[in-house]
Amino acid sequence: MSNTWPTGVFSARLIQNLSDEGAISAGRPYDPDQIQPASLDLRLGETAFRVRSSFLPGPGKTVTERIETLKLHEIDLTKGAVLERGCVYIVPLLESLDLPETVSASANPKSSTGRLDIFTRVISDAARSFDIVPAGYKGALYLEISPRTFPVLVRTGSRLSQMRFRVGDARLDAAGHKALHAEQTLVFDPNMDVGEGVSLSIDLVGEGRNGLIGFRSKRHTAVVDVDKKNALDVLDYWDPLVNRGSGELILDPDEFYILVSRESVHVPPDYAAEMVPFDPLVGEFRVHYAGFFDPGFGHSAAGGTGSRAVLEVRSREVPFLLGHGQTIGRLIYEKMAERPEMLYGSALGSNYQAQSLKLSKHFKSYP
Ligand SMILES: O=c1ccn([C@H]2C[C@H](O)[C@@H](COP(=O)(O)OP(=O)(O)OP(=O)(O)O)O2)c(=O)[nH]1
Repeated sequence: MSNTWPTGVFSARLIQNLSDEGAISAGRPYDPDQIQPASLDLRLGETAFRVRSSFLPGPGKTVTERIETLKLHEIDLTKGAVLERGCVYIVPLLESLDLPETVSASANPKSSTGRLDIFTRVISDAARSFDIVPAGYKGALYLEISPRTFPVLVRTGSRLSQMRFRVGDARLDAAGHKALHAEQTLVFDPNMDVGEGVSLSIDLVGEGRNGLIGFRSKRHTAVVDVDKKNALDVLDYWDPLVNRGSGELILDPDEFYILVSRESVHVPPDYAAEMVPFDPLVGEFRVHYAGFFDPGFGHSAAGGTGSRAVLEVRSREVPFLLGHGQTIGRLIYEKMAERPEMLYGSALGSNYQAQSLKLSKHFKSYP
């Protein structure tokens, strides 16, 4: 390939270049808003395989070989099909890769997918880990999907996950985060810690929202069509949670919660960010399914002033007490290979710029 690819996270323009050079193939044209400021949405192919269990192919094995031994049945997605809660499905994606030797990729659920509690991970052939595609990878991509809370209606072309491309490792270290914060203000709270990333804490007071602090999913709901925006009544799927004075919330391990950060955050245009657990040793809860934060999220010039991070929260194993202001995650910033022409918010179809507590785009506004 002719190009020398620059170090850092690829912008929409570089992703388009990769595609033009044949490093990404799709078999059909991209949707108009499929290439985002720093990621590419991945689309479901024509078949879903219901499998007995999740798996990693491991060295020398293809995903197709594993599907053959684990599949229970095949589902045609061309006219749409419902994926049931608690089941595991593998879907070959429309996009496949022939990456240059220096370019690697990583995947994450889209925020809209995480907010529906749909567990998704990208698998590549011979993969030893989920969601990581090594530099120079050539082959197909598959998505493991397991809806945890709501049954979901999906079809060929539905976009549940997204991929970033990069050369090298351009993540900031503690000194880099401090310097960037001093220059561009990454988190709008003087008391928050900026070091190995930007710490985020939880808002359990609900100031300015009449005490609304979050939502807990209902059980045994109707189906969610992942391709329909502003379609569903919030109260058919969620119980609103209101602060009654304590500023505390006990997470039930069987329930799924949407909560919001106390701080507003900012991703400057030359950076992308990823949310990681605050401390892997605090194992009682997880706060991120979706972890990508786009360049320009929370950026004033892109209409993002005051954007909070929405948190998808589940307790593991035991009930767990969360308190207002408890640190729950960290944003790690990574340098872009170049500044994207379009930022989150000004880009086509951005749904969550300047968000406060916000359910996925499938729900009508509340209250
Ligand atoms: O756990 C997360 C992950 C992301 N975000 C924010 C930051 C990110 O920039 C924005 C959009 O995320 P993403 O691009 O993953 O969502 P989407 O479903 O593709 O939304 P859109 O259609 O607006 O691109 O949501 C959160 O608040 N919480």
